[in-house]
Parts: sequence; structure tokens; C-alpha cells
Amino acid sequence: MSIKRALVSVSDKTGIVDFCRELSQMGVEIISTGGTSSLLSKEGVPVIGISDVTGFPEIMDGRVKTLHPAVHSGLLAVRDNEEHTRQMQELGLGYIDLVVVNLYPFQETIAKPDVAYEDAIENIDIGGPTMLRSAAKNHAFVSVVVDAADYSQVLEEVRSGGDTTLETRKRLAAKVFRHTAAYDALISDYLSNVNGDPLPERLTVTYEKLQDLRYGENPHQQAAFYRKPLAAQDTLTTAEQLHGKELSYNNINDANAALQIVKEFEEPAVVAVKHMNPCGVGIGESIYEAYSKAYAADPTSIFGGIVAANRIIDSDTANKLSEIFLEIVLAPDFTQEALDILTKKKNIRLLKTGELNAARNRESQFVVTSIDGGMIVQQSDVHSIEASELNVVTDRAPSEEEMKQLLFGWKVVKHVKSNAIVLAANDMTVGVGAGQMNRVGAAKIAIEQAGDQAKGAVLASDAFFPMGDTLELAAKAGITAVIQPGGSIKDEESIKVANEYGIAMVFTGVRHFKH
Ligand SMILES: NC(=O)c1ncn([C@@H]2O[C@H](COP(=O)(O)O)[C@@H](O)[C@H]2O)c1NC=O
Repeated sequence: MSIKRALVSVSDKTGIVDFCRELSQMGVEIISTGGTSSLLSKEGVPVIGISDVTGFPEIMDGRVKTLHPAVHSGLLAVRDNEEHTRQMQELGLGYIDLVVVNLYPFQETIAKPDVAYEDAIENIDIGGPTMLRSAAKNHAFVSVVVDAADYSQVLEEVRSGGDTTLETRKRLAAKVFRHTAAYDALISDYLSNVNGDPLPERLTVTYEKLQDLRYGENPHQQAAFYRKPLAAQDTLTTAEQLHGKELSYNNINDANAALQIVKEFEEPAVVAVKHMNPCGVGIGESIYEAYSKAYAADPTSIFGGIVAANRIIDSDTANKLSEIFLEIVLAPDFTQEALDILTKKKNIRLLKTGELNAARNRESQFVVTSIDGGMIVQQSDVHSIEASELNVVTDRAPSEEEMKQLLFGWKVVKHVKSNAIVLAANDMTVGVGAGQMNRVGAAKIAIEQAGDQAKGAVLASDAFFPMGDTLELAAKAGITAVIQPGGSIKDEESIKVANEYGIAMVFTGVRHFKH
């Protein structure tokens, strides 16, 4: 068999003229629709208009042009089926051996800010996916191309053997069904959201591969990195790597965690992360000051860590960063001097995120956790709190400085694995107790890590204290103020201990579990 007739109908016309010209020179007849046909004619490629094949005009602003039996029988006929062949001859129909289609730009359309609903609907392609599906189903005989990246391989095979190989047609068919499935998923997602139904009876999210990863969490685990079709511009999936080795699975997980935390802050902030937990967080007047604090918070754990900043990295900060081994530095950007300093280090990875949108961090989106046999979906934890919303439950209210540190600690503890306790003083974390099976255990770790710095520090707890023991421990360590959700049946026990020691305690009424 050989390819004699091709149907070409593309929205993205990149490379289409050269592709069709070569096909035409090899004797392939090209049938095409409105805009594609005009372009090919203009460029001198011989082309037959779709209406000459269907005997029907392209109507309704292009809504109906290829949706015709003359097209679909030509695509779907089983070439070695006698009955199909007889019907084709009887009705005067011709085979179509190759379909080249890419679809109306639905994704690009809905990505536009304030896109009109009617505009989105008009960009739902109907005829294109129908042809793609017909051709892909009949891949035993028909070649189908949805991606310009495949033009060269198709040309090569037609040039050498008159047709593509069955292996290629199978690969192209599978690619088409992935493509149309993703296209429909985006449409259904858009419409579900417009209808205010983001968790419908069937979830059809799709992702596009950014890269294969060398391995997963451990070297014996296969892994890859995927992005949502409409990922925001200040995420790890859109960051530009300026220097260093390829990101690993664990790098991506940790860098994502660091980015989520640093986006909590409007003021200059730096977050150091190890194993998904912040080991040091600092804020300051400058990014240098913020990094100095994040570093001082825990100079041991930061080694080999991931550092995220929410301001451009300057040369002073770069010099300080380069004093230790860090896996990754993520920032909106780097000055040229900073890059010159940091790129001297072979093993550091530098990621430019572009401007971070702290406000977007407070917009809810859905996050997925896979479980064996399925997944659970929830809104992301975007809750933030103001001083005026806190409920002072002790005899003493926090001082202005204590209140500042409490709110800082609360922003950080939200991102620490539960059970979580964070101690803060002077705009930095001084102790972090993460991922413990009991709250008092988390507090012990945070207090021990803080050492002398626990004296005069404040304490933030991601969930309420089930009994008074954590407060007792905190008081003995010299903690002066506490922020926690409240709501335990033994709240009174904790309040009593706090009052005994002159601790100021506030309830948020909100819990920040993170598992
Ligand atoms: N309605 C149809 O019969 C139809 N047939 C092909 N299309 C699409 O029309 C586009 C190409 O249009 P043009 O050649 O006019 O620039 C392609 O994206 C193709 O997928 C159609 N448009 C939408 O459904």
C-alpha cells in the first residue's frame, strides 16, 4: 500500500507548507479546508478544496466542513474488506490514507485572562477530533499526524517505502487518542469549573510530561515530571534552570515545598528546606538579611538543602550562599554578579521562577494525594490569618513584638509536617519539630534545637494541645507566647498553665494539619 491522498486541516500551521509540498512532490494528493487550503495554494502547493470532495460547502463559520460521509468513509473503510470496497465504489467514494490535523487552540483561548465564555465554546474543535479518531481507529491502513514534530518521520518513511510502517501508525494512533483525551479533559475541566462543580462524578485531569527523571525517591523507582496544562507562571513547573545538574525527584518535591512556604511572605523572605520540612525560615529588610536568618536558624540542617527566596539574589547574598553546599537556590531572578559567583559551584542548581505571586498562594486550588487504588482530592490549605482575628485566651495579651513573631511562626507551622511545633524569635525560626506522632514529642525536638534561643521565643502549634503537658514544657523552656487553634476539651488545662507562667496565648480557631 502507499499513501495517495492526504487530508490536511490545521490550526497551527507551523511547518505545514514544507510538509505538504514534499508530499505533493511525491505524488500525494492534498485535500484541505478553508484557511489551510488558502495558505497551501498561496505557497504554490497543489490542493483540492474539501468542498470538492464532499460536494457540500463549508458552512456555519467552519462548524461544519469535514463532518461528511465522503471524509469519514474514506478514513474508516477497511481496505481488505470486500463489502467496504464494494460500498466505496458504488457510492463513488475515495480513500484518504493520511490525516494531518491539529485542533482549535482551546487551551490557549482559555488561558487568556477574562476569556469570554462564547469564545471558549467556539474554540471547541469538533470536526478535527472526529477525523483524528476515525483515522486513529483505522491505523491498520491510515496514518494520522497530530503533532508537527512527527512530520519528518512520516516524510522519511513515505519517501523510502511509499507508506508509513504499521509500527509508526500504531504509535501515531496512540498519540492521537492521548491528544484527544487531553483536549476533552481540558474542556470538561473548564466547563465543570464554570458550572461551579470542580469535583464532579468523574475527574478527567491530564498532565503533560516535562521530563523523565533519572529515578524516583530511591534509585530503584522509575519517575517522570509532569505539568498541568494551565500551570501558573510562578510554579516549579514553569521555572527556568539557569545552572547545574538535572533536577531529581526529591529536588522537585523539596523545591516545591520551599516555594510554597516562601510565597507566604510579602516581605523579603528565605526558606531552607530539608526532606519537605523547613529547617530555617527568615524574613528581613533585605534578602541578604532574610538569608542570614534562615541560615542562622539551623546551620547544621541547611547543609545540602534547598533554599527559596522571594527577591532577586544579589552578589552579597550569593557570596554567603556559596559558603556552604546547597542542592538548589530558587529565586525570582539573580543579578549577573550573583550568577557569576554561584555558577562557579558545579554542584548547585539555580532556578529562576520569575516574580512570585504571594496573592495567588491564597487562591484555593485542588491538590491530589494518590492512595492504593485511587486518590483523594482536597482544596489546598490557603487559609491565612490577621492579628485582629486571633482570640486572646490568657490573662496576658501578646506584646506587639510577640504578636509579630506569633504570626510569623503560624505561617511557617502551616507548612511543617504534623505533628508540628515551630519556635520563632527575631523574625526567624529557632526550632522546628516536625512529623512526630505526639505533640509533646514535636515540642521537645523544637525546644532542644532552639537551646538558649527558646528563652523569650514564641511557639506555634499546627493543632490544639490535647493536654497541658506541651505548655508545661514550653513554659519551662522560657517560651513567652503561644499560637494554636484551640478547641481541645482540655483547653482549660493549657490556659491554666499559661496563666501560671505569664505566657500570652492566642487561639486561631483554624487547624493546619499537613501529612
Ligand atoms: N467542523 C469541521 O468540520 C472541522 N473540520 C476541521 N476542523 C478544524 O479546522 C481547523 C483548520 O481550519 P482552517 O483550515 O480553516 O484554518 C483545524 O483545527 C481542524 O481541526 C473543523 N472545525 C471544527 O470543528
